[in-house]
Amino acid sequence: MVHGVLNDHSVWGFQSRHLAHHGWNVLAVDLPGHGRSGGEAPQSVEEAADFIVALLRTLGVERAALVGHSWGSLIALEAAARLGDAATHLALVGTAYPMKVSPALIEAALNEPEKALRMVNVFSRSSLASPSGAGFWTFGAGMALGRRVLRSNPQVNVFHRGFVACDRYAGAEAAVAALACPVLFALGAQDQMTQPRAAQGLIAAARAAGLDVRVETLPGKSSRRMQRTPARLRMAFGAPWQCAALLLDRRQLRREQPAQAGEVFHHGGLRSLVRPGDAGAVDPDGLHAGLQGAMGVERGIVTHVEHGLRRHAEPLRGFVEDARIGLGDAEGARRHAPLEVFPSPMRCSAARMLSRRRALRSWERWACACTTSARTTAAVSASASSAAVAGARVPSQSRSTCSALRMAGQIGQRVSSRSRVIARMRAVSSMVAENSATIAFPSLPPHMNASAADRSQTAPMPRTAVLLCNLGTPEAPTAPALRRYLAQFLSDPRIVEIPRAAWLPILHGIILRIRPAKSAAKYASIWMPEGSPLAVWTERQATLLRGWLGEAGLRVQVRHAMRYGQPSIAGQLKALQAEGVDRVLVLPLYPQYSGTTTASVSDDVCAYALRTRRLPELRFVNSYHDHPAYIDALARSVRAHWQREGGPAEQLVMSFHGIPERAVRLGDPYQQECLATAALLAQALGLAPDRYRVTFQSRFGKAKWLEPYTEPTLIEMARGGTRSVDVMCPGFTSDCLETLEEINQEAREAFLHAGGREFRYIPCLNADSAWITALSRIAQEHLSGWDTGAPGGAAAPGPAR
Ligand SMILES: C=CC1=C(C)c2cc3[nH]c(cc4nc(cc5[nH]c(cc1n2)c(C)c5CCC(=O)O)C(CCC(=O)O)=C4C)c(C)c3C=C
Ligand SMILES: [Fe+2]
Repeated sequence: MVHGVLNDHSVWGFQSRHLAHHGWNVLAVDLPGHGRSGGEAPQSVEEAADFIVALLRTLGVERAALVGHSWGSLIALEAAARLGDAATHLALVGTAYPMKVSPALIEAALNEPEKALRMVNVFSRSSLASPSGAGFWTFGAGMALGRRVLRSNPQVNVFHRGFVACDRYAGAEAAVAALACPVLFALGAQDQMTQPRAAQGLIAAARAAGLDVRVETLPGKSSRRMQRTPARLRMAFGAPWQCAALLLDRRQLRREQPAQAGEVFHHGGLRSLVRPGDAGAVDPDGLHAGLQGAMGVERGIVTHVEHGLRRHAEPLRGFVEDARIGLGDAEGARRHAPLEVFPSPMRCSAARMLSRRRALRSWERWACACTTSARTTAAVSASASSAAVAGARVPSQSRSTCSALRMAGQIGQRVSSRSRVIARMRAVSSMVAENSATIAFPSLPPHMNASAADRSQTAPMPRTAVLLCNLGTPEAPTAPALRRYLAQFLSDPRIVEIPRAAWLPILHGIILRIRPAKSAAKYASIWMPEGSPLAVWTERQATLLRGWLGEAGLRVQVRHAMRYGQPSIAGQLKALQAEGVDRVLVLPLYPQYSGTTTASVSDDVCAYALRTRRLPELRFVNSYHDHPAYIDALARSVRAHWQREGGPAEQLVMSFHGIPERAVRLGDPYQQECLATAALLAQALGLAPDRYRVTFQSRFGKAKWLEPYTEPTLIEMARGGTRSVDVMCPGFTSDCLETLEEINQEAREAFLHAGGREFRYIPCLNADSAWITALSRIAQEHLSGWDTGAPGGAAAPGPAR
């Protein structure tokens, strides 16, 4: 993430945290000569791009998505062009080309920086943005940040130098022509500094170059409307607040390779500790030593340690928890526990702790009463306030700020009028902003809650875990791997309900001799570079869910396990217990209950229980086939597909995995749940009954399975005159052999061969944001009452269903 003129890494505070919570390794740099990076400030966009490229190479980052704001957008563009295939995505926030800066502004930047700073902050963020979040004074924070960055380099006026670099840059056309990745333009409709129309040339050039271009212009016409959407408002005024969310919407985003380097290096004055090895080896004092700033890189997770806070906001040391910005997920946070900085509040007396808690509570209450976005802001303020209460070493110049904050904390309890609170808060935050631009950052990482701030130096391990369970998949697309996998799979009495004595000879004597080679060839046709799609997506879902729950304030471990193959359910349960987890929510990735799948997962958990002396508490999710969030995720994926394709096909086919009809006769609710899912989805999409079909696929063996069968139905539809179909598999939460090969290859061919014209496959939910949101809601509902560190000692209550 590359900042703009007179900014530093801190402008990416929200985004880097957000992205980290969603499985990304984040590197938000201070350009050389800016903020906490020493070295010579770049004289041109090209020079800065060289720095970015060199930095990534030194860190051993093989592939990166680049995000830049304003001047940083041009730098990111140049760097992406140089990186070629190594740049996976490019997001240009508040961009323009040419990025001409008015001579008056350039002149002011050189001779009257304070005046120029004011101009820039009015043009871009504007005092209009002030009510966007209670306690968040954009203008003041912007001014303070600018002053701080300007002061950070006594040799060079980085303000003037940055503007001149923007103004002179003439290489965007060539850079665009060299790009090989999708480009997102995130523009603010009301941004006066980099107006949306100034980006149109670049957008056209990117489109002409055949790139996958997406343009997001965030609205902001009336300030009243924008007050209701504060995050958008900030974006609309030029600050890069929203781009993380936009980035995440992109389907093709994938987790980056972890950094592998293992050395201490200096580059452009940026000192980085790179230790891929053991977390315990990272010496916090080493990180904190000496230079203006340091950056810890470990096991691929990049974090910046907020030295600026130590320098600028000594009394507000609660903020130092922002050191965890890049750590993201709970697992990362634990691994990086030695990097955490828990300053004075940890060591203060019991009396101080008490008043600190009281202050936190009052701020929380106040926050809830104000705006939806106030919670994080209040956490900041609460932290500042608590630091004021708890901190013994408050330098005199900041004492007024702290007491003002404390005062405001008390006001928060009494004030009934929201506007009065905001007015007070603005006064307070302006004071704080003068001392520390970091007021805009929540002090607590989202997966921490207020009370967690009182914990001891090292964060406690989560005691509660969610175990996402999926079917399993072979380790390789080879016959031996398939044989091992199928032997375990098809020996499960839940899958094949034939007496063992009759079945096992057939399985070992016939099926395992013939099927592995055939199946291996099919797997080979869908295998991803990272492995089997089912394994790739399931692991990713677990990572994302961990981040999502963390962002919701839950301290919960999340792992994934496979019913057949690796990582096994027993192995994961054992590992969780070894980590101190004593409560496990088992969440199968099958929305519709079936004895063949869901119950088989429970069997495996119970088999582990049978041979385990000290059991964790266990809960099982049986089914969520009608959960509104799951239906919503499906509906969104269909709508997005329709949007991509220019509208719906003649028919939507919803194909579920089949099971033997006999199982249903014996009481398996699977068929009924599949039909209920389909009906709810059709309703959500506004589809009349004659516009969709429900079918069942993947028949195994000769017995009668649930009908209608998918492929014969498609053939019949094509022969009956249906020209176009959208086909989806709502019961599969990850793409896998059964969807990618059986549906998107075999069924497609059958349909087209029978006379159909258009077969449009809709991918499974995989890592869709709405799906992870659904998983997070389902998990939270079932975690209710367990200690997850959430306020009140329970997971957030579930929404009405
Ligand atoms: C989505 C739910 C599933 C149900 C219900 C289900 C029942 C079921 N499956 C078989 C036999 C096979 N299934 C195979 C693959 C497979 N099955 C599911 C899901 C359900 N199965 C998935 C997600 C996958 C794909 C796994 C992957 O690695 O991508 C296979 C193996 C593939 C092959 O060799 O063809 C078999 C065999 C039965 C008998 C059954 C219910 C009785
Ligand atoms: Fe199956």
